[in-house]
Amino acid sequence: MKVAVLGAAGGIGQALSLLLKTQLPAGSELSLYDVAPVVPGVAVDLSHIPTDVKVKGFGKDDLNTALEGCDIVLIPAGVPRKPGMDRSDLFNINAGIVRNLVDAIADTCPKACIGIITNPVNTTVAIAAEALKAKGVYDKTKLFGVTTLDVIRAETFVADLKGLNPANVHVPVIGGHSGTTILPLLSQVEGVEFSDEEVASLTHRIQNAGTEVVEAKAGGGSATLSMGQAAARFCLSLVAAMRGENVVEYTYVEINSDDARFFAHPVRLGPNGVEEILPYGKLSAFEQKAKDDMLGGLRGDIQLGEDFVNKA
Ligand SMILES: NC(=O)c1ccc[n+]([C@@H]2O[C@H](COP(=O)([O-])OP(=O)(O)OC[C@H]3O[C@@H](n4cnc5c(N)ncnc54)[C@H](O)[C@@H]3O)[C@@H](O)[C@H]2O)c1
Ligand SMILES: O=C(O)C[C@H](O)C(=O)O
Repeated sequence: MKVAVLGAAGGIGQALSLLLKTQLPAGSELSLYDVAPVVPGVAVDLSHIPTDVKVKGFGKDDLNTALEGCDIVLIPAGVPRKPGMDRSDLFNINAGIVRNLVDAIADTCPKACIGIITNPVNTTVAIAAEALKAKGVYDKTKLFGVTTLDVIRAETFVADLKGLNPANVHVPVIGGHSGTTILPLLSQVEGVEFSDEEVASLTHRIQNAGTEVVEAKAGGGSATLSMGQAAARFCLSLVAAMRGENVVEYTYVEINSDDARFFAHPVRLGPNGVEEILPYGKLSAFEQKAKDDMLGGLRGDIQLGEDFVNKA
């Protein structure tokens, strides 16, 4: 199994690479790419950890070499938010970064599964899809927006509120990855009852958890450590599925429904990526209204990404 992390010298990239170095199956290879000159050093540093995972670092001009033979490519390359910014404010810089990296994936490892972390995810996944399509290699079963951070946050916040072990709490989170497009389905959390006030305040906290971190870091970036954990969980689930295990994760994928072209659903992963997109089940009246209210915004975010590639 060969996994590439593009943007590996950044806050997420380094945390994620550490977790993959220590948790990928024996015999795996980890390919670390970044435009920052420190990236070979990050790879050397990780290579001293005694696991059977080979790590190599690749600088600015070696993207294609970094991508050769990759099964999975994770993309956290790009700029993070500062206080006062929305994720959509990152579009101007990050759209081009994602487009260029995905073009290289299309040329070098077109069959790889791609996990997009770079914000705004609602839009960058659409950019990736259209860029792959323009190269004639788009396969919707291999492109994922990584929304696992919303799930692990929701599980943590519910466990905190109800005094439970977070390891035993499972919270579905559907939709997109910004503001109200993040839709936790608290009505489906097994064995836990919430008052209407708890549903409203928990939903708001889960939707604004990224901003909570951005403000706490006071200009020093956004979530990196929890995102490293979330992306590692997603990648390891994909690896397990590729090796024949039955794994379901919530992730932002292209769907066939009226909601929006891309929508986070429970997805059964398999040897080739998406095995089956599962239904997200019955929504409460609160969740149905929240979904109806946010769909226009999510569709607009997706359109922006499609236009970035097709009207350039
Ligand atoms: N999906 C999510 O849930 C989620 C969560 C947190 C952050 N993010 C997003 O992830 C992105 C990265 O966040 P971060 O905190 O790691 O930022 P960071 O600034 O710490 O790291 C970004 C890295 O990307 C590198 N980079 C920039 N352009 C590149 C290119 N063309 N090719 C390769 N590498 C390039 C930089 O050199 C840097 O090392 C941001 O867009 C952020 O908003 C997403
Ligand atoms: O909030 C951000 O800008 C980063 C990320 O999307 C998050 O949810 O933490």
